[in-house]
Amino acid sequence: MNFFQVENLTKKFGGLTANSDVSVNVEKGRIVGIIGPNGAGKSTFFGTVSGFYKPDGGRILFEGKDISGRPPEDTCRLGIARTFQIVRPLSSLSVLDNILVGAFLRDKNKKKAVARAEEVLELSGLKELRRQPAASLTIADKKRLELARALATRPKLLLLDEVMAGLTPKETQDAVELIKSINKRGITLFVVEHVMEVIMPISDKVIVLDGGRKIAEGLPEAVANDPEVIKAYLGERYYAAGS
Ligand SMILES: Nc1ncnc2c1ncn2[C@@H]1O[C@H](COP(=O)(O)OP(=O)(O)OP(=O)(O)O)[C@@H](O)[C@H]1O
Repeated sequence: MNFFQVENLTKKFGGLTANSDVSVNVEKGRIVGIIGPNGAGKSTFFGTVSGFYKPDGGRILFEGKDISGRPPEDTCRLGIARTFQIVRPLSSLSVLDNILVGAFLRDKNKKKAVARAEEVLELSGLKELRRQPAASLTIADKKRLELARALATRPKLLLLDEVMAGLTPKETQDAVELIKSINKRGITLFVVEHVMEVIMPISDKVIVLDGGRKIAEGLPEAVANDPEVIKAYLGERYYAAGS
């Protein structure tokens, strides 16, 4: 049984086809990067596979179940969580309470939800900030909180939408370490990112979208040197670590 499989996914917004016939297969425990120029359809892909948008064609299979068109609360319960490119913490709530919101989605039992929130506070490095209102956090910590909230739902598959955009090099490095430690706990990750030097070294596989279509898929180094990918990035060339 495939862990996560997307077959010929198509999503349209009126006359615009944001995802066209996209097929992807993800093995359990991997980190898969999704890259592509602005407007390539990366966020739409996340939105559709997590149930925020209904697909216009194709199928989404998670652990053997067809979850196409299921709403986000269903996909979340099944074990798929996502972050948003634009972070939306509940500003007046504390860091801990924001994480608890995620934990309660998974577990209505207060004791269990609090225990999960504590675990996530520790893992995400937000322990010291637990009582701070979310509104007072830096961008980097807001992104960390967004990730923590998704983690609190105990996902099997976590979709990260540009969690490193706008961070300093040090903050980016911290975020990379956090992603790696989440993956080490057995969580499969799908990571959309513009910062290619960051995504290439941590991904087991990279998928490239352009104009809504998948134009390449493979090992980071092969993808970075693929002529069609280079063309999509208007001649910019990115190299995987070690090349
Ligand atoms: N809710 C929506 N309604 C209408 N059009 C949309 C909607 N969301 C995205 N689009 C359009 O679909 C296309 C793909 O957008 P999407 O945000 O998925 O791309 P992206 O690869 O995530 O881009 P970026 O890197 O800039 O975030 C774009 O042309 C965008 O304008």
